[in-house]
Amino acid sequence: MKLALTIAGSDSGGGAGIQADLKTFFSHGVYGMSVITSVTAQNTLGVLGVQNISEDMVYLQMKAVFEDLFPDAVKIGMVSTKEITEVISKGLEEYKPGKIVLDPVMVSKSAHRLLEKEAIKTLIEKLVPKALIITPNREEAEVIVERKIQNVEEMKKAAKDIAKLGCRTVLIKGGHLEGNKAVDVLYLGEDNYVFFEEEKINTKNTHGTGCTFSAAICANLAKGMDVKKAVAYAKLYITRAIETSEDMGRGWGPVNHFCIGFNN
Ligand SMILES: Nc1ncnc2c1ncn2[C@@H]1O[C@H](COP(=O)(O)OP(=O)(O)OP(=O)(O)O)[C@@H](O)[C@H]1O
Ligand SMILES: Cc1ncc(COP(=O)(O)O)c(N)n1
Repeated sequence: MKLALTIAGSDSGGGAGIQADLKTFFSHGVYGMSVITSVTAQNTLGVLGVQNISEDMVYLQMKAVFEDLFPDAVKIGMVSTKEITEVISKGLEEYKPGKIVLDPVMVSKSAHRLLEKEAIKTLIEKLVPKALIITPNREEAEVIVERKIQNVEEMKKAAKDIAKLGCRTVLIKGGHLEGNKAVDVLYLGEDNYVFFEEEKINTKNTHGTGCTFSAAICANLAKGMDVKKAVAYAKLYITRAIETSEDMGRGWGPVNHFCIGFNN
């Protein structure tokens, strides 16, 4: 069995964060582990509160996992503060996992800030260069490149610029672009781009789509797929998970993790 680790925040409502990641790992037949950075009191309507875990405890969770259950791939989601970002970076430098998926979570779908403004620079300097793949949505990519991104051409340019920050590949998700298509742009280096295009599904059940997508990429990398294949299979998973979602709660509902069946 392959092992995957998520370093992320907890979502009490179960739709995003650690909970979405572990469900995704399970449905891919991969053994899931967690390092919790922050506990959010959250449901489909919004975030009621956030309590960060101490840096020492974040480090100890990493130590506990890496010294006994070394993961085949790691996913990083909500890191919350500059200090937590720094300690994660220190742990990664010490244990050197081979494959890191960085989902630079900044703001929740319900518009609650999940990454302090002061932590953005640290995330860019310390975590981006360690990532095999970074998976920003359009707004996150805009923050990283410090300019607006309005179409696929601009997504391509931004992906190339983000790669220059030191990560090897970049996936900019276009779920939030205007229009009836969801286009994601994967940049694999030099002039090598792959486009993933799907009709936008008309649903409010998109809480945790980014978490689920990056966790599926992580699970596929843990299984030994290359980045292109890992993203292609993860895209099938997230599309199906959105398509087959059931309405739950009164806000942004979760996606369905029973969509494909065990072992993908
Ligand atoms: N309504 C939709 N229909 C089809 N695909 C979608 C839809 N919304 C998002 N996606 C796809 O889901 C994946 C996650 O994209 P999204 O842009 O929602 O990420 P995100 O904003 O990081 O998510 P989150 O807000 O959960 O962190 C992408 O492949 C995107 O194209
Ligand atoms: C703990 C945690 N991590 C990530 C997200 C982003 O997900 P979304 O943008 O769908 O709200 C979240 N809401 N909560």
